Order: sequence, then structure tokens, then C-alpha cells
Amino acid sequence: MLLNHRAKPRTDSGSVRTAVGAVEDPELHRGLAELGMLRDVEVDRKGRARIEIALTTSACPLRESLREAVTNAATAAGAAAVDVVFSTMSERERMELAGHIRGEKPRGLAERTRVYAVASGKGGVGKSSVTANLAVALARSGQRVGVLDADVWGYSIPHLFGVRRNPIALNGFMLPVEAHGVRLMSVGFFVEDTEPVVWRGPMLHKALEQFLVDVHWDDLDVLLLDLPPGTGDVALSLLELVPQAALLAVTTPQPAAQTVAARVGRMARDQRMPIAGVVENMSSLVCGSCGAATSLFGSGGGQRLAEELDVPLLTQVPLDAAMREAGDAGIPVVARDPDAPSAAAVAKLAAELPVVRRGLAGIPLPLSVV
Ligand SMILES: Nc1ncnc2c1ncn2[C@@H]1O[C@H](COP(=O)(O)OP(=O)(O)OP(=O)(O)O)[C@@H](O)[C@H]1O
Repeated sequence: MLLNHRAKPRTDSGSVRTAVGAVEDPELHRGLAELGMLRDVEVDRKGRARIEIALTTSACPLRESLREAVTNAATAAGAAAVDVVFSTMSERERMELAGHIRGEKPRGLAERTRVYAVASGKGGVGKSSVTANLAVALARSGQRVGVLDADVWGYSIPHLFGVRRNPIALNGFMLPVEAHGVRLMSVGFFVEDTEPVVWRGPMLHKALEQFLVDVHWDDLDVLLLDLPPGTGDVALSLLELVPQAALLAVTTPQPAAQTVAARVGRMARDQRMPIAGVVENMSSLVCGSCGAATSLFGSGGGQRLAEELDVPLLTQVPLDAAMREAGDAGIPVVARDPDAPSAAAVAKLAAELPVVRRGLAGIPLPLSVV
């Protein structure tokens, strides 16, 4: 009697399909099968898999990271070799996908999202660096975090996160760009670095509104708003658009910085915006070899501002070359060098960030009755 000794296939198309279907799209945060992005899956007798993935756009910037995730999932399911081929969704399929996403959850911000407006009296005190690092630290603690770069003239969030690409647009809404586990939206994604951006009042308000409403933030735990320095139109527009926001005031220890930061604090008070606390940045310079601390910008500014506003001084971030280098490299220091003194100070801020809610009594809400 002849026995069939042919080896059993290592896997089959059903197992590979199940494994790959569960791979999450990096920006839509749903499985590829659910999103209708997983098309043909063929596995030959030798266990070689050919997998077709339909992208939302042919210029999808996440093509390579998807290829890697799909290959890993198929390999884990037993495929001996994996060939990932990409196609592009038709307009109709994109509309269906948009409807599916929109139908599940409302666009814009979820009601439960905690919003912090990070503000400073003047430029250059490290407001954007604090925002970027706080966001990464919160994301690393397991929270869903977004950053809206509302510093519309001096946007630096794309640079600090090392990303610059157009967000994917899906029939009437945009997906935030994701980096280091944080969802980002910035004017900087739409313009060339050297291009001047000119805003006129109503246009500015409209753009901020779009960034809040037409972006699929998708049920964030925390949204950080990186405000332009000072007390200008952007701050006022955002207060109107996001009435639940709380202020996080960033200052250096210098008396001059503290005085102008106090103005921002008073503006918040006038608008009945709660103040979560004060962050003192560039506090002291710690010598790498001997550990001695030098107060380059003086001392006590953060504490005085906290007392003046009657809120806690949440953390003191030292002047740290690691923070500057990380910013220049486009990798926030919390991710690049978590043991650096500046990273530790921001991690403390993330761990102790107070939850504050504004009492909405007596405040006109941007709602209309239909
Ligand atoms: N704690 C720190 N130690 C060392 N360098 C820092 C620190 N904080 C910020 N910097 C550096 O200072 C510069 C200004 O920081 P950043 O852009 O975050 O300030 P900003 O207040 O947001 O400025 P602007 O409002 O003008 O955009 C950057 O080069 C940044 O890397």
C-alpha cells in the first residue's frame, strides 16, 4: 500500500485572513477586515501567501508600516513567505468607509475628552516642547492623546515630532497624523516650511473650528492645545470653541516671563476658564558631571506665578541639552531619552496632571436649537 507522505500545508488562507484582518490600520485604529481594506488572500501549497490590501489613497504615507504589520501577522499565522500587494479604494468604497467610521462615533471631540490649553506669556519659553513631551508621556501611560497645534504662526509640533505630511482626507473629514503614539493636527502639515501663513480674523476662527470638528480625533482621553504665545485671537476663539478647556501656564523662572504669563492667567480667569496649574521650564541647569545646579534664568518665577494665580506649581523642567537635542532630532525627549532630567520632570507632570472641569453655568455655549 502506498502512503501519502506529503507534508500538510503550514497554514491556509482562512487562518491568514483572520490574522491579517485583525491588524489595525495605524490611523483609523480599526482592523483591516472591518474597514474593508483586506481583499484577496491566497496561500499556495508551500504556505506562500499573497495578500491584497486596498489603501484609502494611492499616496498613503503609511504603506510601508502596513506592509510590515501585515507580513508579521501572516508570518505568525504560519505563512512561509508573504507578498503584500496594494490597490486603492474606489471613490464609492471611500465614501462607505467614511460613513462606517462616522456612523460609529461622532466626529470632533468626544464629550469626555479632557482638554488643556498650553499657554505662555511670551515666545521661546518652551511651551511647544512641554506640550509635545507631555503628550508623549500621557500616551505612554496608556491614554489616547491628541495635540492640536494652534500656534498658527509659529507652529512647531510637526518639527518636534519629526513628521511633515498631508493628513489623509476622507470624504469631509481628516485623520490626524500619528507619531510617537500621539494624534497630531497642525497648519504645518499643509504648508511649506518657508511659506508665510497669513490669517485674517474670521478665517482663523474657521480653521480652528475645522481642526476641532472636521478631524476624526476618535474618542480621545486628552487633547492638548498648543496656543500661540500671549493673549490673542486664537486663545479667545478656542475658549469659545472648546469651553471645557483648562489652562496650563508655562513660564521660565525669570520675573519678566512670569509677569507676562500672569496676563494669560488673568485672561483665563476673566473667561472663567479653570487653570490646571503652572509649569516652570528652563528652571535650573544641572551640570552633567558634577550635578551642581545653576539658575541661569533666576529662580522662583514658577512658584510666584502659581501663588498669584492660586494654582499648583506642577513641575519644574530643568534646562537640559537632551531636551534641545531631542527637539532638533524630531523625537521628543520623553521617547528618546526617558532618563534625562527634563524627561523625568515632564513624566511627573503627566502623572500628576489635575483633572479640572469648568463650571458651565452662565456661559453661552456654541449651540443652536433647530
Ligand atoms: N528645558 C529645556 N532645556 C533645553 N532646551 C529647551 C528646554 N525647553 C525648550 N528648549 C528649547 O528652547 C527652544 C524653544 O522651545 P519651544 O519652541 O518649545 O518654545 P515655545 O515657547 O513653544 O516657543 P514659541 O512660542 O516661540 O513657538 C527650542 O529649541 C527647544 O528645544
